[in-house]
Amino acid sequence: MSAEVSEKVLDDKRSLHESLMELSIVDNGTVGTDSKDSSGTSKVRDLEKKREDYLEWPEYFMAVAFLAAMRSKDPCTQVGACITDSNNRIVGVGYNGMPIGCSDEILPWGKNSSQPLETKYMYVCHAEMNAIMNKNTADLRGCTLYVALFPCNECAKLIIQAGIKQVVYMSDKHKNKPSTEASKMMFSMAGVKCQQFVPKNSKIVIDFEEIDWNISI
Ligand SMILES: Nc1ccn([C@H]2C[C@H](O)[C@@H](COP(=O)(O)O)O2)c(=O)n1
Ligand SMILES: [Zn+2]
Repeated sequence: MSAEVSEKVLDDKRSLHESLMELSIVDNGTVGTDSKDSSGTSKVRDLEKKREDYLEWPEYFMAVAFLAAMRSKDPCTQVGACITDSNNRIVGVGYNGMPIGCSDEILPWGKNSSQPLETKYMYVCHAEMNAIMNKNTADLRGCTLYVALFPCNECAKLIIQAGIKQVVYMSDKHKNKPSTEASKMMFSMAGVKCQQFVPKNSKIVIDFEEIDWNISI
């Protein structure tokens, strides 16, 4: 199987968040004295002391981006983005989807038609664009954008024009595409710092069934 074909199969079979970062939810022991770590080993938590295994800011923001991606209706690639300010406040979140008022039941989600108008590429708004458009603050100057996939050249222009100064991305899987090269060139000229995210947790899990809400404080 050629690299191109195997990549397509991978694209089709696994969603981006499944292949890059598993986001589910688990009882990590916050409410009990006995809990299990990721290897299943039982550990006892000291309820008199501050937790040490809380999510650090970058982990939290990237997890928010991946959670947002779960809203995407793109059957192949779900991407989320989260923008934060210098006070670690979330000021914008977005995921890839069709423009407001343009039915995602009618517009195409395929990517292989010989007719460009019958592919999603003509219509879909990228996660970064939506995060910028959804901003809940006056401007995004000096902000950081967390995103699953390295931004394309069109989003790079928006990121630069919005005044975002840092991009933290998970995957650079399209690094050989001209669009990625153009993004990198523009980011470098505009002084936007790009940093690949190295996860500290291989899993961030939320398991609603496992959470014991009957804690007495
Ligand atoms: N940085 C990115 C890269 C891609 N997207 C979106 C655009 C499409 O909906 C999908 C890519 O589709 P594929 O060619 O993998 O079938 O991901 C984005 O929002 N941000
Ligand atoms: Zn883009």
